[in-house]
Amino acid sequence: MSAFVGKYADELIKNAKYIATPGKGILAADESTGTIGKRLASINVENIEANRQALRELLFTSPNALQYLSGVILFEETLYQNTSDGKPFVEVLQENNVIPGIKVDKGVVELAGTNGETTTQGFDSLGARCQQYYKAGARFAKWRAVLKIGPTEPSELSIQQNAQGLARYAIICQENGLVPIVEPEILTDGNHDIAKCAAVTETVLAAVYKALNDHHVLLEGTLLKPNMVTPGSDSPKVPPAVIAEHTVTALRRTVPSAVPGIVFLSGGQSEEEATLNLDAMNKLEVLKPWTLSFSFGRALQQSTLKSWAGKKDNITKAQEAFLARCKANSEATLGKYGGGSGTGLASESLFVKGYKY
Ligand SMILES: O=P(O)(O)OC[C@H]1O[C@](O)(COP(=O)(O)O)[C@@H](O)[C@@H]1O
Repeated sequence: MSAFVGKYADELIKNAKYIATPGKGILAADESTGTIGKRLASINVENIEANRQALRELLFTSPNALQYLSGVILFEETLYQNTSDGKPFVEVLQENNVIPGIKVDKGVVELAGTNGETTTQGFDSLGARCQQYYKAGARFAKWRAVLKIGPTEPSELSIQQNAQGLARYAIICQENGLVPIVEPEILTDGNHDIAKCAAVTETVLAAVYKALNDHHVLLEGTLLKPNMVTPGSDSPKVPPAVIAEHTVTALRRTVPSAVPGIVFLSGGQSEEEATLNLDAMNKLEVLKPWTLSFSFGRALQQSTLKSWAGKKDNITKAQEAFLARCKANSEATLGKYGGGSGTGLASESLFVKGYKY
């Protein structure tokens, strides 16, 4: 059976291609209320709607930063919020040629009988929610599946359940006009080496693309959001060139060239680390049929958050930090990042062991 060709096919292809424009990437500002609470707690700011709105306004109205972005992923609350002047965030983004996106998953639950492996929830009324989000201006969506590396993990059950879930989510999005970002995140927790992460990443991605094909997903109208291939968090670090080599090899072996763009998550890497790794991949001289870009949450926001610290007087300084990260990552999508942008804050590791989002 061939891929899905509904009324949205051309639009899906156009939007996915635009999001994958070299030189641009995605800001993941879709932290759910619980996750944003942890980020705000780190700067002693209360997790109330006014503060969540203030942080998002700071990001979306940051002077000159949006030229480096093609998309912003929003949480449902943010999709319907306005600036303090009453302008919808969606309009602010659209006016700057940034496509609004929406997180549609509802978090993870444990798979019974496994060692803490999970599957992602959110299928209830997913089609109807996608229709509403489309009406509100969203043109792409995100759904995060989480897998882990352990002595017997990821299990076949977890690989299959998460691949099926991502594929089912993807086709529901496409039926309703949203480009699905397919995110199978393999966590960095563990003491495994980079070769183990590479092998698991290949197995997981191969299963994901088999499932997407089985569900008739139009690959040209999708994006992939994977982890970078790295050693486990309890193993010695390796240079960006080694991460680049392993990551690009795993992707070349598994991701069809019909997919326009691969937008990495940052997964607890420091801002500078994530940028240098992306840059190293784009410097590699091998055939890469897709754009390699970013969809960073923490690695785009950490120094901004710290600089802001919830104070109005710090907004300009915080926006400068955000601009520095956006520009650095834009250069990294072109393999033209020289390194060393931003402040010392950009090198702080963001990894938290056994982190639950
Ligand atoms: O549990 P939540 O709230 O969905 O948050 C998960 C976060 O992980 C991401 O998928 C990736 O973020 P990082 O780049 O910080 O790893 C974000 O899009 C999202 O904000």
